[in-house]
Amino acid sequence: MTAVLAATDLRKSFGALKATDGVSLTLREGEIHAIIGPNGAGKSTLIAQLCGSLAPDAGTVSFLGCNVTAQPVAARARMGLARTFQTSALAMEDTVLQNALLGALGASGKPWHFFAPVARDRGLKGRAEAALDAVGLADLRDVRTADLSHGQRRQLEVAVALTLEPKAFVMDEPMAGLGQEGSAQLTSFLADLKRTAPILLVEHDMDAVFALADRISVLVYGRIIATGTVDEIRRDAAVREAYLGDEA
Ligand SMILES: Nc1ncnc2c1ncn2[C@@H]1O[C@H](COP(=O)(O)OP(=O)(O)OP(=O)(O)O)[C@@H](O)[C@H]1O
Repeated sequence: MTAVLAATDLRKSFGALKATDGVSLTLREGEIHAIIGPNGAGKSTLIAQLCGSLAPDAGTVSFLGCNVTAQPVAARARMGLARTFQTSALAMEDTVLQNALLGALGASGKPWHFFAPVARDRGLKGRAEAALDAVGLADLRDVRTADLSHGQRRQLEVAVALTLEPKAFVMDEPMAGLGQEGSAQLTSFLADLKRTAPILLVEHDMDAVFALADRISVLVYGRIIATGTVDEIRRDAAVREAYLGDEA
């Protein structure tokens, strides 16, 4: 199966510390591939290299069959690599629809000062409304973003990403800060979303990971020590020792 997103032998050091130490992984069409590992294992450093905000010392990143190692974040985003949840980029005082429109505007490549006409641009508006519909926020389109729940804001972030017509999602701890109910809702939402585009998921919430992941890679000290299905990872002796312990 061809990989939508792939890292090959990525390496990144901070001084003597090898934060990424020869990482190779793939994200395939239709899957959720979770990256788990203890604090400081190098998950954020890896994501930053995949998305283009950090240059690797060695190795390559390819997306949709193109070598994008030298491409900046914006170029990868335009190709359809959607990174969500790292820091909220939502405009809190604007409505849900306005945020989705800003996303659609960014995707269109039109200059920002055309925003007023854009609000009347039926093509862009249609795109924004379709994205809100897809995440279940259509009824809340006129609500101020600050008044949404935590989980609804995460869904709105996905809607903004959807206006870019993403070919892959990279998500950094989407469950963080959500209560039990919010996590459960987002879990079922992500289980559907992977049909739109595959998801590389960095997540500490093991219930969510075990419920969602088609494959899991375990990162420890900058190296992937195992990749496999949920059952394979739960049974893996090295993983239990290095990370999961009693959680498996
Ligand atoms: N800019 C930097 N300069 C120096 N060291 C860094 C830098 N960024 C990360 N590190 C170090 O690299 C290692 C990997 O950090 P990283 O944040 O990628 O881990 P992580 O798995 O995402 O951790 P967490 O689960 O706590 O978010 C850590 O030891 C961290 O201190």
